[in-house]
Amino acid sequence: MTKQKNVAIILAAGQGKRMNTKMPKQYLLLEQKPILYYTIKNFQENSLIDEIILVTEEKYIEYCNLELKEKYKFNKITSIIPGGKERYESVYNALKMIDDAGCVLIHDGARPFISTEVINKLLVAVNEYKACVVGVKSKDTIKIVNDNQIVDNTPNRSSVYIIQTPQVFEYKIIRKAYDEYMSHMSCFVTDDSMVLEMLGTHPIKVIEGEYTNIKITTPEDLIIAEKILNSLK
Ligand SMILES: Nc1ccn([C@@H]2O[C@H](COP(=O)(O)OP(=O)(O)OP(=O)(O)O)[C@@H](O)[C@H]2O)c(=O)n1
Ligand SMILES: C[C@](O)(CO)[C@H](O)COP(=O)(O)O
Repeated sequence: MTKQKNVAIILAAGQGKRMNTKMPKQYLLLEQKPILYYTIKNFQENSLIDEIILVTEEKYIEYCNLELKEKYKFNKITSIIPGGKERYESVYNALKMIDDAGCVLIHDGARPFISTEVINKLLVAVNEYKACVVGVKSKDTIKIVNDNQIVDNTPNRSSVYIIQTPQVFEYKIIRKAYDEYMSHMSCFVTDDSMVLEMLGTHPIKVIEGEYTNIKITTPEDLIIAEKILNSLK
């Protein structure tokens, strides 16, 4: 039986509004290279990843083709496609590009420091659990507040994880979940495992990740990113 493909979907179609820069944050330079370069490199250089689908805004497709795929010979990028208004739409656009795959890894382009070790850990785990997300234990106390910012409750910190990406699924499972979700969109989802949670058909395993796998979102994250990049040398 032929090995089924592991396909990485890298999401880079956001506008980066919270970064408050003209250029969407994923294209900002870290040591003279776009943030997205570091993200893609981690998947390009991983022998367990067969294909990369890059999702970006229509107006950046040519840039991504020339300044990323061609310039850095990221030959695992098989498609560079337009995203949607919301993250989940971008994910769905990519899922629809896939005719057959073993598993799919859905990753934020704004998380450039995902490590080979964590990617590989997820790929092992998804064989058993079919649906895995990477996360780290919360170092802070989390409080759920009401509309008036009054504390409603404080979850037991020992059961609170800060969830990141990649989120890794058996392709057929997440595709079915998204087909279902996109047909009625009962609530807004901020990550992919929520789509599967709504279907309630598969438990989702949390795999211990790394605190360095930050999502570059606001200006101070750029300062942290410089430090992390330096520490990886
Ligand atoms: N419609 C969207 C929205 C987000 N993303 C991507 O999903 C990742 C996580 O999203 P987020 O950090 O929220 O990025 P933005 O939506 O760009 O940020 P903001 O909310 O500040 O505009 C990013 O790599 C972003 O490019 C996407 O592909 N399509
Ligand atoms: C998917 C995610 O990175 C998990 O923490 C996060 O929910 C993305 O949120 P964003 O608002 O789209 O950045």
